[in-house]
Amino acid sequence: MSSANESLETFPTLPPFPTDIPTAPLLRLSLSELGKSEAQSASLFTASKDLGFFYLDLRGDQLGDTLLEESGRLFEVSKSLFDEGPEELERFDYSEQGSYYGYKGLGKKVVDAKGTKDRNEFYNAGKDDFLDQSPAPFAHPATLMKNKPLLTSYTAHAHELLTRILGHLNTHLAVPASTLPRLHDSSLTSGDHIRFIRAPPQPPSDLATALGAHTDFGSLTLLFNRVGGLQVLLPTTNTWAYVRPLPGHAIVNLGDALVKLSGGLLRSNIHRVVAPPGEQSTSTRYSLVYFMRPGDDVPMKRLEGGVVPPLAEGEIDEDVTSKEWISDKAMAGRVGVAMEEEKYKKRITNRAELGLEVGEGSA
Ligand SMILES: O=C(O)CCC(=O)C(=O)O
Ligand SMILES: [Fe+2]
Repeated sequence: MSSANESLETFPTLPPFPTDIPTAPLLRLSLSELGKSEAQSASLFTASKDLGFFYLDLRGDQLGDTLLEESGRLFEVSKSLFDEGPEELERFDYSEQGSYYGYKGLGKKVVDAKGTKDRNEFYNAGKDDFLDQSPAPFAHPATLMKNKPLLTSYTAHAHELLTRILGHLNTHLAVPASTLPRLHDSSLTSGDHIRFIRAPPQPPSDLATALGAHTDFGSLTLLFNRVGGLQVLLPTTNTWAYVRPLPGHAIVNLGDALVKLSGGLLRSNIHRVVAPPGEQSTSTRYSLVYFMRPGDDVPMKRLEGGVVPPLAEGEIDEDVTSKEWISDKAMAGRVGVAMEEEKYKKRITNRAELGLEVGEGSA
């Protein structure tokens, strides 16, 4: 690779991501090409079945460029948000009300079945609060209220981008037109949210997993990384590999809801966050996530038609809505919530539920 290309692939203000560590072979797709090329669309489907993770180059597409610009501003908002400090932010911890929205302080989740505490803090800002359509909105910290127009706009744009991806998946699953986009219509109340994450540098003598091994529970996740630390468990070798952050790109991954709706055809891969590698280990790691989930009342039943494998004779789908299904998984793993082995497994993946092979998840 030429040095000119290399400079396009690093973040100028950050220490470089090492070149000598194993990285995950995510396909690189391009948003502008996706609209024009059937081959790109077919690659999206392949990546969604094989690894459940891909890069999406957002440059050169109007929506993509807007998301890059807005995500850049949200990294600054994230700094100000966490600079408000844990004492202030804890006022917005809604876990005692059984909600995953709001603030989760450092060490308030466990990363394994032994109960080891996490090494990050995060804030979940619900889509419906920021699109002004929540029946009962939560209070949010001053930084988020000050930047509400940006959060509103980003929520709408992230949702629009992920809806485009759902459109491609819908086509390749060959289910009736717009099935997936309709189940995720932005006007439906849902568990969608922006997540701001901050992980402080870890002492070299005491490195631990920042965010434990898990699969995402919803449908699609849009992720902006700058500092490394995200790892995926490669299904081919069952080994962990870093996802190298790339400027101009988002990382997209599929969650358990799409596995469930597609009868196991699509893949939600296990991933985790560890301390940033190499020279990045002294950096504070910020990461920006958008989780898309089906509307709250959507029944979590396998789609019918196209290439979705039909239920076996006599097999019936449980009667559960998206809201019930997701909140069950999302609250498992909070410190103070009993961490039964069964619940832990459920948090890791729903592959077992579907009778599929389950990868190692508790490392
Ligand atoms: O911070 C990251 O890179 C990944 C975060 C993540 O996997 C999550 O919040 O579910
Ligand atoms: Fe995740």
